[in-house]
Amino acid sequence: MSDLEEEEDGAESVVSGCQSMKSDRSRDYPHNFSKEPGPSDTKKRERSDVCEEDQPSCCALCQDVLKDPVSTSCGHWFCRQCITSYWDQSASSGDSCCPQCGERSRTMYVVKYKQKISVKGTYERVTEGADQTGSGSLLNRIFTALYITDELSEEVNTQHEVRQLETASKMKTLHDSPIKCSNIFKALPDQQKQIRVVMMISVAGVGKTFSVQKFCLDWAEGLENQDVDLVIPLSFRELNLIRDEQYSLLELLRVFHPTLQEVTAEQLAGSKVLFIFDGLDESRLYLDFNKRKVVSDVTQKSSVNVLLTNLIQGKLLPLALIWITSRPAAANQIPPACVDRVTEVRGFTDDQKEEYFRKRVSDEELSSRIISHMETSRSLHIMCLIPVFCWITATVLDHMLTTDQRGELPKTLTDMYSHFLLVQTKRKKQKYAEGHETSPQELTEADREVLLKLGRLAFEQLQKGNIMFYQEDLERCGLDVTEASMYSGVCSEIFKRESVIFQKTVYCFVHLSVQEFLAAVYMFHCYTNRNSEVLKDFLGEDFLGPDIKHRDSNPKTFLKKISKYFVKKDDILPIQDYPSLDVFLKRAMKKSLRSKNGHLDLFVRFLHGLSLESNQRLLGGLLGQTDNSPEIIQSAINNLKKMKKTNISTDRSINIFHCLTEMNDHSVHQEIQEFLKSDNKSKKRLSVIHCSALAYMQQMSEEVLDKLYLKNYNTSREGRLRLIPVVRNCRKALEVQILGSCGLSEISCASLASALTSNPSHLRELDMWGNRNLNDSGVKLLCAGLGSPNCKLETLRLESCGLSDISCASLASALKYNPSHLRALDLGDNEKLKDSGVKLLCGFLESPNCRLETLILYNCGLSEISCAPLASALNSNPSHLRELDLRGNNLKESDVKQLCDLKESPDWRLETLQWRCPDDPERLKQQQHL
Ligand SMILES: Nc1ncnc2c1ncn2[C@@H]1O[C@H](COP(=O)(O)OP(=O)(O)OP(=O)(O)O)[C@@H](O)[C@H]1O
Repeated sequence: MSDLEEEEDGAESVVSGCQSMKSDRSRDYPHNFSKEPGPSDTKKRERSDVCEEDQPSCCALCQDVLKDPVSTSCGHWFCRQCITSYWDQSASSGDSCCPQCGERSRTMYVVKYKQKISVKGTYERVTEGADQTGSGSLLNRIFTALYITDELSEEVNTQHEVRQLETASKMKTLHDSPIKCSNIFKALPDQQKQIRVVMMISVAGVGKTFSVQKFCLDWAEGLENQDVDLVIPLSFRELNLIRDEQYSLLELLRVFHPTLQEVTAEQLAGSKVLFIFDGLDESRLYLDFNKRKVVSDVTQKSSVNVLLTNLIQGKLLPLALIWITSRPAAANQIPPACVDRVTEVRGFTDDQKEEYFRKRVSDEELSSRIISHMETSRSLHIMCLIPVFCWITATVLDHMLTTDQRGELPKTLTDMYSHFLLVQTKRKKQKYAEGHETSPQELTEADREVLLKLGRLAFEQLQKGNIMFYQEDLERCGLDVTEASMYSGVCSEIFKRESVIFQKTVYCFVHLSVQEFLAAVYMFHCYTNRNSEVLKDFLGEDFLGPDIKHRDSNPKTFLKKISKYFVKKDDILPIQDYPSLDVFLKRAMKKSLRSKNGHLDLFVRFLHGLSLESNQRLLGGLLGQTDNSPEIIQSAINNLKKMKKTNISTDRSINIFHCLTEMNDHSVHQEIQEFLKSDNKSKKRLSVIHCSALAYMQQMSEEVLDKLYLKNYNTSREGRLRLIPVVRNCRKALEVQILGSCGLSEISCASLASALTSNPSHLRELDMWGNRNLNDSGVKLLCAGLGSPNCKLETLRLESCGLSDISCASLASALKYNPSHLRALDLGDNEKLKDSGVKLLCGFLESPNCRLETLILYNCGLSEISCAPLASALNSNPSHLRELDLRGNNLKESDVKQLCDLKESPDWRLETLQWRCPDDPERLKQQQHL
């Protein structure tokens, strides 16, 4: 354990005597040095005494002169090297006895030492995917550095994660502040406050758990963060299993980390401990931060969720560091006020992708072929941002390129996942020596059966939004545990530990995308096998489709017709009424677009990919037979191109374009490439799918836009809405973005808000004039962006947007948090705003950081009541308002005069006050100081 020799601070203070007392950190985190626990200052004195008086000159082990002396809690002295190797050798017995007197040592040094051995043992090797039976790989050999940023790139949202990848893949063009994982608790040079709670966020499979493991291993090997005395990793998966039992924190630690059996309450309180809670998204605990119950003693029993909230809030072990990892959707369970730093794991940059494959595949030529194939396919290259997808790609391509398989290498996601399934099946056959070496195309009947059961499990749980399942769930789908574990490459047993509380085994797919793929396979199979019960369940009333629902105007015959869907015993529809493949795909697409969080987006992408002959051939019989003639496929492609659906998130509509890619249709992509090269862009009429493709391609483009005038695009209203995601790629600062009169709805506002929150946000001017459907709810969504510290918006035009005082409340509270950038606010022609709205708005105007110079409130239904709050805002310290437009309101000259007469402070800066109707030639201009 050479690592222990390099220890400073904590261990050193235990082992090397007086000099450790000088360490800065030991001032912050007093140690407990001696045999009996007690207040740290007494102990320090005790140890100093030993230091000076009792330290012998020889090591009790080597009998030589003491080198780098270490004392055990019983007071015997050894060379650090000697005692370390002694304990290393006896580590298997689990005891750290003093070699001289046999007494069990209870110093923090021993606790730390044992914890390091245990952590190293746990994390040195990793089993990827679900190679549970193998010994796994050395983490240090395969670990590739990840790109981690010090802040979130987008607001933490609850939308589907795969969609966020595409924009994230442009990471190298952004000006983020990358951070090394080992530094996440270190404050930046200009930061004063101590970083105590860190939240690390990323989408599935990007490497949160791997990062935790590497952090722990580096600590255990003495390479990083040696100022931390104890690193205590705990996963929410494990914590879930505790359910309702009451534990004290000390007991809880002992349950999960038997090596901490001997740690005392005082030692814990006096040490620098880092708790790592991995996978908040998997938590089934209810973390209620409003609950008043305070637990400040590590021996006090309580429920796990109460212990956790107290730890996070710093009421329990206030010196402890806390690291929580989570997928984005679950991160908001922790109030932002409790978190000192939010980091985001973005995955691999292009260079890191390459490094990954080079590390993974030792044959240089092979790794080069894999890399160049990945680079030729746009969708694969993007997906390789996610490490787990690199793993899938490496597994598939390595296999295909080394087993002399003919045929094209997979280019689309559906292709890649189909091959992945075959490779895993083949591996299983080899492992369990089933029959002869078969070609991967040959799925046996038994394989098909198990894969379909897994598909059913995947689909049913996907619909419920579950990513983890128990044995009962498997059994409900007809799977027994042995079957599932034989497919361990696909469905892994992810948790099995022998302990009283760990009786329950938890299963999940190696990655959410694998679950989505298997779910699509199952659904496709149900479609081809006319399993109308499942289809009906999935598509609901869409199953019948508008063509069947409305075909008959006579209610009697219509009822008779639909009755057969519900009463047929074998649940097989008559051929003439069963939807053709193109119709089925269209209905599935619509269903996915209706889902609020996009949990079916990738599923429906796979469903489209599976309809191709090439993939059906590959999966040999798993999908079943259906009419996928070129005409039907063309019709499905046309449906995608024509698909219109207002009221869906503008980001989500890009998924329609991805489905085209999965169907190998590149026509839209090519057309947009030509459009981008053409000179007269406003002449070309763009269809909705063109707009989705354009939005996607602009988002991905290295070239950043200066402005986006939605009205300049020759397209429909829906087309314009689909272009909104481009806002995020307007990265050159200071230029104007105009979004006017495009029928923006609430949903588009969420997209705009995310552009305002992105870091860095370059949106400076936002003009939403004339979007009458925007309403207060739209402004409320927009305000999520306005309040963000990243938002640098200077001009906001919300004229004629149907707003009331509710919007003023949202604006005032958002802008209060981030008031310093906005210079002009146009709320004109919102008649429902009224005096109550102005009163609310003045709360923001009076905020000391408010820099607003122009405020437009014409035609807002105001009366003289508004004059008083406005006057108070104009007198506030310091007011920056130079221009106020109050035309078209119910104001008399005397009211305005009164407003100006209220001028009482030198902070009054108003230069222009307009209050008469626009057509009134006689305008009153009141110069300040007049
Ligand atoms: N830094 C890395 N180097 C090499 N491979 C990695 C790295 N990070 C992740 N991987 C690969 O990706 C897989 C998934 O990573 P990990 O389990 O850490 O993701 P995660 O973000 O915790 O996902 P989830 O949210 O699903 O728990 C790993 O099993 C490994 O194959």
